[in-house]
Order: sequence, then C-alpha cells, then structure tokens
Amino acid sequence: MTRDTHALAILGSELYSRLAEVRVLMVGSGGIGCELLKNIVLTGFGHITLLDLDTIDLSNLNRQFLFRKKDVKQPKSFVAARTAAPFNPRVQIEPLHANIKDPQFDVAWFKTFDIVLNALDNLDARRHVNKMCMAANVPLVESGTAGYFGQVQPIVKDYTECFDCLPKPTPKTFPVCTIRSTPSQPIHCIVWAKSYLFPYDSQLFGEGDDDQSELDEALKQGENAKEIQTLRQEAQALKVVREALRTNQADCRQDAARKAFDKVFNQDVQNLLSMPDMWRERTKPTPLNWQDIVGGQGRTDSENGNGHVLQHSNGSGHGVINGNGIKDRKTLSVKDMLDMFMSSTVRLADRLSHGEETISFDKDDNDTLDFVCAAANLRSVVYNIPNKTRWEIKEMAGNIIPAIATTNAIIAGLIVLQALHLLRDTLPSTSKAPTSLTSSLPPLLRSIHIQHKPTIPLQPTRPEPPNSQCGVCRDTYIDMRCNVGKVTLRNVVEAVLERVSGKKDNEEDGDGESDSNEELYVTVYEDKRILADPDFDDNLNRTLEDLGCGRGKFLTLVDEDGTAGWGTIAIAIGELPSDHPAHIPQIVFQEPIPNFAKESPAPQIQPSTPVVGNKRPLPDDDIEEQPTSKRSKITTNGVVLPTPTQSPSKNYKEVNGVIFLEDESEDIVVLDD
Ligand SMILES: Nc1ncnc2c1ncn2[C@@H]1O[C@H](COP(=O)(O)OP(=O)(O)OP(=O)(O)O)[C@@H](O)[C@H]1O
Ligand SMILES: [Zn+2]
Repeated sequence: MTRDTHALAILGSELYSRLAEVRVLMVGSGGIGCELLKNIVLTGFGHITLLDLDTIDLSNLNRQFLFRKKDVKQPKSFVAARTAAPFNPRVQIEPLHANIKDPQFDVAWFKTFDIVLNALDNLDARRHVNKMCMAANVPLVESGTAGYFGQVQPIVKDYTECFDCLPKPTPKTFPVCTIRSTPSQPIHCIVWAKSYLFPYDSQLFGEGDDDQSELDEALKQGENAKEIQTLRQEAQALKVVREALRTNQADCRQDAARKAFDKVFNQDVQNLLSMPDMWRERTKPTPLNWQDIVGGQGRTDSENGNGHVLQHSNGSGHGVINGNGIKDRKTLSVKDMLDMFMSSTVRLADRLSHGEETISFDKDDNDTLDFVCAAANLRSVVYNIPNKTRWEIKEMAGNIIPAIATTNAIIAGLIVLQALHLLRDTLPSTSKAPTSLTSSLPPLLRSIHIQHKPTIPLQPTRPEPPNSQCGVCRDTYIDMRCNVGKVTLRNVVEAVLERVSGKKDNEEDGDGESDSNEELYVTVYEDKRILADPDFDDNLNRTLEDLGCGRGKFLTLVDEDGTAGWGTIAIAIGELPSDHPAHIPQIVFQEPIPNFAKESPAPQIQPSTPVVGNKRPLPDDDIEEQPTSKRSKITTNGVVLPTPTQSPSKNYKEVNGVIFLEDESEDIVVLDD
C-alpha cells in the first residue's frame, strides 16, 4: 500500500492526478488553518500558497498543532509550511507572512489561483477576500467557527450567494452616557476601561488628538446635553494627566499614575455627583479616596454590596496576584485593584517613554490587560457593580469565544470536501489547470452548518443564488492595469466608458495626456469616498496616485440614473509590467472584459435540500477586535459593520477636495440602556 492508496480510491485517478496541478491559496494559518493545511497536503493538493499575518502565541499551542513551544514568536505561515511539507513529499508550499489586504495581493495575483480557502477569524479580512475572489472570478470556500458552532460556505461568482449577500449581525453597542457616566453592569465598566479610558482617541495611551465627534454624535442622538457637557470637560482635564504620563522622568511616573487615579476615580465622580438630577432614579456613585485605600480603609465587600469576598493580597507589583494557576481567577480587593492600576499605568508609561507612540489594547498583552482589569473593577466599586476576575475580564474584553479543536477539525474536513466538489466539476478534460465554472453548480456542492441537534449535527443546504441587491457580487468587475502615477481619473473613466459603450467619444489616447474637459455623467467612488460625480469634477484631472488610488484598490463607477444600462462597474487597479512599452496605451484592460449587455439574472438554483423553517442561518462569526475609525461608535467588540447591500447614500462632507460619504453605520447607535 502506498501513501496515496486511500486518496486515489476515494477521489478516482483523474481528480487525484489533477490535484497535483491545482494552485490553492489558503488564507489564515490559525485554528482552522492548521487542520486545513494538514488535510490538503495529505489529500494531494500540489501547490499551496499559505498566507498569515501573525506570529505564534503561546496560547495557540493547545489547538494549532503544527506549532511547538520553540516556535513561539515565529511567523505562523513559515512554521506551518515547514511542519506540514514533509507530510507529502510532492507538495510545494509557499508561505507568506503578510496581511492579505496588502496592495501586492491584487486581482492579478488572485487570478493566479484555481481556488481560495479561507481560514480567517475576522469579518474585515473575510469581506476583503470575498471581494477579491468576486473580482478575480476565483471560487472561494469560506469558513468560520465559534465554540461548538461552525460553517462552511462555497462561493462562486454569479452562481451562489457571496459572503456579503446577507448582512451580518451588528455587534452590540452601548449609549455613550451609559459607558461614560452611568454604568450599571460589569460590561459597561470593561468597555469604558478598554474603549474609552485606555485608548479612545485621546485618552491615556492613545494618539492624543481631540476628537469629540463621538460626543457630538451622542448629542445629536438625543443624549442628555448637560451630561455631555460634563463629559467634554472631563475629557479636557484628562489631557493634563495624559501629558503627565508621557514624562521622560521615570521617577515622576508614579506621581502621574496617582494623578490619573485621583482624576478618574475621584474628581470625575465628584463632578457627576454635582448633578443631582442624574441620581434621582439611580444609586449614587462613590468617589474613591486614595489615602483610605492605601491606609487599609478601602471600601469592603459589604459596602460594595456585591456578595463577593474582597480579599487583601500582598500585591505582586505586577498586577497579577502571585500564586499558582488560579491567580487570574481570584477576586481582587480594592487595594489589589489600586496596586494593579498603579503598576500597569507605570509600566505602560515606561513603554511610551521607550518609543511606543500609542499602545492599543490586546488581551494577550499583560500590561494592557492589567490596566483594563484594574480600571474596570475600580469603576465597578465606584458604581456599586459586582467585580470580575482578571480571567473574566480577559474573556469579556477580548470577546473570547473558546476555540474548540474538534469544531475546527470538522470544519476543515468540510472545507476540503466542498473544494473537491468545486474542482471535480471544473476540471477541463485536457488542460492542466481547472477552469472556472461555465454552466451550473456542482450537484453535490453544499453550505454546511454545525448545529446543536444531536440527530442532525450537520445541516447541509444547497447554496442560494446571489442576492440581486448585493453591492459586492452583483457589480461588474474590470481588471485594469495602468501606471497610477501618470494616468488621471478622467483617463480611466473615459477608457472604461468607451469599452462599455463600444464607441469612442473623444480622442482619448490613453497616454495620460488627455486634456478633455468634457462632462462625464457618472459617479466615481473609491471605497466610501466620492471622487467625482456629475456636479463635481475637480478630481478628474488628478492622477490615481494623487487621489490615493493605488494598486489593489477599486474604483467604482455608478450609473446613478440607471439609463446607461451597465449598473455598477468595479475597476480593480493593477500595475503594468515594468517592461510595458511607453508608446502603447497606458491603460490596459485584461480580457475577457465582461459582457455589458443588460445583465441577465443569475442562473436559478433550486434548493435541493430542505431549508429548515423559512430562514437560512446567518453565517456565524467569531467576533474579533477590529481597528475602529476615529468616528466609530463604541461597541463591545469594536466591530463596525457597514451594510453592503445598501447603495451609498449621498450625505457627504468634503475634505481636501475629496468627498467622504457619511457612513450611517459609524454613527453612535443607541441599542439599549
Ligand atoms: N488580514 C489578514 N491577513 C492574513 N492573515 C490573517 C488576517 N486576519 C487574520 N488572519 C489570520 O487568521 C488566523 C485565524 O486563526 P484563529 O481564529 O485560530 O486565530 P488566532 O489569532 O490564532 O487565535 P485566537 O484569536 O483564538 O488567539 C490567524 O492566524 C490570523 O493571523
Ligand atoms: Zn453578494
């Protein structure tokens, strides 16, 4: 029996031999990724590009079995490739330690693959890969797990729903005033410590600009004007403390930390108490007094009224109370919290003085976790809210859903199964590599969910056809290569319109020298920016580079009144080869150019398996920290979701000649109180 006896028997010799030629891109080499890489190497996939931006963390080792303790801090993709390559001597694995959103991974690059397999953990990267696969017309198998749940979704442009066809559940958000002045639950204090006090725009360890847009928004949303005014003053006063923390004199940092404590847990609370109206219906907060706590007269369990036993510890000076494995699970005394607050503040201030410009919260960074744990618990004491252990705070602040190795393994197996269905039906009889689908979906292709039903743990459903309103997969994609430093927006728009309408409107020669001032009746977007519309043509004669539209980005042309008949065109920007001759056109479209005849609806696909109830389950998502923009709302997990199926609205503001859409999803949303 040889190494490939089983694979050959299961796949058949034709599919098996072709797998050796298939070029697969795997994005993510974490929990699902390690399982998946092992599977595809053993199945016989021949050319694997494995991309991951991260390095190995100690906490990965329990389930990411391609890594060992000696590999900690090494790039995941390199180590995973090194470990898995010997599983099959015929495999070639190219590891890339990079972000999939980097500009070199443009549409041209995606087109070099026959299939893409996602093993990611965040919406932003998933949506990016989805869009690139739609633009490059490469089949994608999308996946995710969250605890015992998981799903696999095969995605084929024009045939199935894409990742963005269904809106994703919006993460929970809290009103600003609840977070900033009237918390009533531990999570409010944790969000405050993590999202406001620690980094939020300007506070203790963040960038320090004076962005008050969150408060402006809260005011617009009808939150209490007087409270907002107090919060503004509070933020101003915090700037002074912030400066003190940035001192270069190490011996002053203890003082600065104390100032921070007094300001946040005493003065600010006193200020709030001076507004009696606020406390008519609520329990008043109690300011914390440094001397009382240090002198052993800190508030005790009974005063805290939360039923927890607040013990005094000897204080480790490192925030984490010394002891054995249960150190993180211990309930902290007020003195412990104070010590942890002081020591973590000093440690973070040290880091600032050693060159870190800003520090952002990371659940695996002990300094930041200690700070958030101490600050959240001290605030809970002020507001008479039950405390949480460091362990609980790590879970809540890091939005950790425990990863279950078995779920990852099941999902990784199902990804391979769906990938094989896709590849089997797209194999041409002669050429080496598979082509894209031409007629219909493979009959066995399924989206699969793991569900909590012992009798039917796996729920397969036939992939749904695309949502006709989808702003991602219903666009028509054009792959354009140009020199972004030379070519103007007008050159591009004219060249595209010429191709679309099939006629030459003017003497545009594509050399970047067009001097036409003719009006163009289209709106051009780059992401959320409006670059031009029929009433705004200032940018048309600027180069793409000047407009920040480089390789890997998309220009979107919208036929606003719908009369031109081509809907929305997404132009993927790529680079001309370095040897591209100067005398031939500097804008090159990759063939085939899509057909611009009025779009025929996507082929109808009848669900062949019963759909339970009327609804298909929404894709699950591990919720994970995303960088939020300055204007973002506070959310429990920092994820802010635009709704992809909504066409862009025309509420905009202008900055430096470029118009930004006011994205409604970035408003502060009041969900509950
Ligand atoms: N934009 C991106 N480009 C490349 N790789 C990414 C990108 N976003 C996420 N990843 C990778 O996807 C993988 C997801 O794996 P997983 O969900 O197991 O996360 P993890 O970070 O290893 O674990 P945990 O979040 O539980 O600590 C991670 O290795 C992560 O680095
Ligand atoms: Zn879609």
